[in-house]
Amino acid sequence: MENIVQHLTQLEEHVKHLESQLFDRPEFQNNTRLDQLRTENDKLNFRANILVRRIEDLKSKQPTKSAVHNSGVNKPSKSNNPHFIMNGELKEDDAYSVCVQNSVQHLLDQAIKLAYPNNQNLPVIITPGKTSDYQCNSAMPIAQKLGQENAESPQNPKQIAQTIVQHIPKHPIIDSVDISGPGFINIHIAPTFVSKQIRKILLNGALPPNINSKNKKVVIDFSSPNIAKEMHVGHLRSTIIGDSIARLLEYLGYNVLRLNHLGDWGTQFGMLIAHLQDKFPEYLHNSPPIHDLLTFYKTSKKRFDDEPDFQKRAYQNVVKLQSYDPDIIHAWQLICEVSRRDFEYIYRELDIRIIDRGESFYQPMMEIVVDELEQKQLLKEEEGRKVWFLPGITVPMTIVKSDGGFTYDTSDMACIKQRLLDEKADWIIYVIDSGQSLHMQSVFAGAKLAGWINETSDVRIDHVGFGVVLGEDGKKLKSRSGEAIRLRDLLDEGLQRSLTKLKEKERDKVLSADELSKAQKSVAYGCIKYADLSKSRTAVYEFSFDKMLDDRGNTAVYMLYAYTRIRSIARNAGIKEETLKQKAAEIDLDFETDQREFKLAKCILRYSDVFVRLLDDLFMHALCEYMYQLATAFTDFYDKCYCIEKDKITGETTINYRRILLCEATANVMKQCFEILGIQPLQRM
Ligand SMILES: NC(=[NH2+])NCCC[C@H](N)C(=O)O
Repeated sequence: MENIVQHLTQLEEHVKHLESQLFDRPEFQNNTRLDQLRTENDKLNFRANILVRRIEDLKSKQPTKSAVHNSGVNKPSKSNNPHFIMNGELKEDDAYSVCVQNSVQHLLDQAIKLAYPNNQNLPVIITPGKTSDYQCNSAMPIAQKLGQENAESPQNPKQIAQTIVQHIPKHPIIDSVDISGPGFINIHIAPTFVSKQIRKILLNGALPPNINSKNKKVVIDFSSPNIAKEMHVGHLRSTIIGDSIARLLEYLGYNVLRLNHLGDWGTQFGMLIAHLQDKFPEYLHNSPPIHDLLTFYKTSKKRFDDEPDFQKRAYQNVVKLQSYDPDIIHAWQLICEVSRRDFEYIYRELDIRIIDRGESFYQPMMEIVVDELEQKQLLKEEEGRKVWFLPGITVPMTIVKSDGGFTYDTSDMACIKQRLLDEKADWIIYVIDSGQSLHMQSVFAGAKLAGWINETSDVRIDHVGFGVVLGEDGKKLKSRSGEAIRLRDLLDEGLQRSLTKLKEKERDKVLSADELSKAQKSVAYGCIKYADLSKSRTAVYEFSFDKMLDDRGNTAVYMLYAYTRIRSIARNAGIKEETLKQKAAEIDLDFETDQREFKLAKCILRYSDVFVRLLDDLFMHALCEYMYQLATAFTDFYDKCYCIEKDKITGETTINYRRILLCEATANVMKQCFEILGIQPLQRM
């Protein structure tokens, strides 16, 4: 059996080798059909992975403590996820917000446990209600379960619902409960509780919910472009998604280490330096400017493939680099500098904080890891290479190449070990395109097999995958001349289009030059980020400036205008900020009398639940969806409820402070959402 597997693997390797030779042929270059098929293949592979993991998931109903998963593929269930332990006692705490749905869930959980003390693990199902705020749908499955256990006494769901209701602990969050249909429990939230929470938002801003994030360290690997190569739109997605996740986790109180796993090591530098030695003799003192560097890279790659002598020299350079030869290291540093400066421009513009820690950082650790894996007898010799077969994964990792060099697999193994054992991370997140999911699965499986993650550790590891970026024509995003789009050009185009849009709306006539320039950046970069974050990240992403700059629908422009409009309500009525604060502390915020106000107030309070739910699968589009719902709920309220009324006869105006404050609370929550999305909202635009 083992022989057959080995033989098949060798054949697969051979096929891969032939394929790679085949795809290098000219007829396969720039072949859009091939690109499409590749994308399709990536998608199918991704789906297949989801299905395989789902099957595994169902098979192993027993939850293990360490949760290694592809985010969105194998969602951690809240019960066994250490990151979901809420402030269970529902104590009022002035430093935190309350998650309303989670609190209801907690109360119903208690009720069910009290009602059926002999039956643990009965389901607690809470959803937003149809005729109420929340609905508990547990009575039906409980009836079924109890009926199965005791066939002689069939159970009536309605009666079960009644029993549960009798056991719900008294709590200020719940106003009333009723039962409808076959046994739905309808839960109505108390207006006094809502008022209290809204007051808190007005006085302290949108506080985070209390989750057990204290002293928990998260390492997030995102952006991670390659030195001497262009940073492309895939890296832009990783940058935007990763930054937003990091912002969310920082807000929730985690200790977040943001790392840029730059591709700054390996064969490409051997080639590049060999080529510079021929064509750019001052390479020891100077690096070519970034644009030339990219051309040099392309030419050197070609020479590497075509000229055996050059190839040999390139390999020698790699060996020198990996053994820290001073000249080669110096040339390498110069090259890295130039690339880094180019990346920094993008980070500065997009307001991204990140620490560079590229593959080169792990070189000394790679050697130790290889020794360790050999000692543990995990590696196999194959045609001079040292490979590592992992359970359930057909393609092995190459840990040492036949020339003794290390690979992307080796550096990621050293890297995960460092993050687990040295950084002592509680949670590691990799924001990398879904095309690398097999690689990530191998790395995670490897870390387990090597014993760096054990069954008792509760470290969480996520591969946050995302789909490829396509242009509006459904093909790979390219510039007009057919080249890959440079990120700098993309940002510039965004700036220019956003200015045109603002001028179309004659904003240049009302805003000062400084305000206009701020609005231009906020709209341009806000749109690029929001368009990316508002779609499910695993889907293929179609990049369209026209769509993202639309001011209707779920776009950044719509959201930014909505925010500015809300903030201007109090300002236009001449109400000072101090007055707002004073009123927020003093006046009666009773929303009971007006259902339209009450509805908006409850929508505002949902933000904490949304933030916590994001932790589950790190799909940030749920936040954009919530923002859109909030903006819509606000418009509904504002259309019907006057905040400032003018007496038709006397002409006197009366300010309805309760409503004005509701506007402010909406804006406070929107501001926090913008903050997490990395978008700069404006007071005026
Ligand atoms: N630990 C990692 N492998 N991080 C992601 C690195 C991404 C890689 N530099 C690329 O451009 O594809």
